[in-house]
Amino acid sequence: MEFTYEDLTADEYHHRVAVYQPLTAALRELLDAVIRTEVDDATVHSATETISEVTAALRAQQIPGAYGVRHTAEGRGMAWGNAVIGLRNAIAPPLTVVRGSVTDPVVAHADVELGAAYEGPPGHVHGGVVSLLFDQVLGEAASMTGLPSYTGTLTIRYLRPTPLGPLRIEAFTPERDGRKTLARAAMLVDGAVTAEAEGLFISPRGMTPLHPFAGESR
Ligand SMILES: CCCCCCCCCCCCCC(=O)SCCNC(=O)CCNC(=O)[C@H](O)C(C)(C)COP(=O)(O)OP(=O)(O)OC[C@H]1O[C@@H](n2cnc3c(N)ncnc32)[C@H](O)[C@@H]1OP(=O)(O)O
Repeated sequence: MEFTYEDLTADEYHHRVAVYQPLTAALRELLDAVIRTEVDDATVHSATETISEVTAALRAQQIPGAYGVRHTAEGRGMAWGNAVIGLRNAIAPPLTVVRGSVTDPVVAHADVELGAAYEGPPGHVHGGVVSLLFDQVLGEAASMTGLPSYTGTLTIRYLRPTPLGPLRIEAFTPERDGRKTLARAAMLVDGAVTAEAEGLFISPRGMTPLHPFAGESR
């Protein structure tokens, strides 16, 4: 499992963000529209053909496999295919994790608005999506020293259904012991906790520290 170094200038990095962020945002809109549309069959058939044409145009030049986790010389993370924060991944909720400091009471948090694509129970967030969001925010909180840490265990307590719409996740890391970090988080809607998570995150043996994390993910 390797992180890839990408030798990009800051200008080139920002250029790529400016090119791909709107593409992903447009695709998220499309996902939402497909779930909620009530147009006639002919319009759906025509849209299907148009989408196939767009897909073929984008496939004209592609990398062989997944995007990987890249980072620039300045330590900018480019986990752009990531299932939760991927800048080029439309199935990722548009989540940006804001990292503080390991000594802060809340070491990382994220605000996100989930729409129709994340539904489980009617009008509410799918339990797997709740777990997905927790995993990323806890993992980033645990990795804030610069040593990437992976999920060893993750326990979620679903206290009440989480409605679709805006929500916040707050994570903290009460215990750090060598390669192991205990991380906890809460999911909040209008200030009320709907779910809690606790996980043990472990940095694999021999893992090299990356640029110490600060600021926002992506
Ligand atoms: C700028 C670029 C950005 C980069 C972003 C990066 C951010 C990342 C954010 C990611 C966010 C997304 C998050 C994701 O999606 S991470 C993806 C989901 N998780 C995985 O795929 C992890 C798969 N498992 C492994 O890789 C290994 O098993 C790990 C690394 C976990 C340990 O393998 P390793 O060979 O290193 O372990 P060890 O044998 O030396 O044991 C060491 C200690 O740990 C204890 N132990 C071991 N396993 C477990 C367990 N499962 N539960 C509890 N405890 C466990 C063990 O008893 C021992 O304790 P002690 O005896 O010392 O007390």
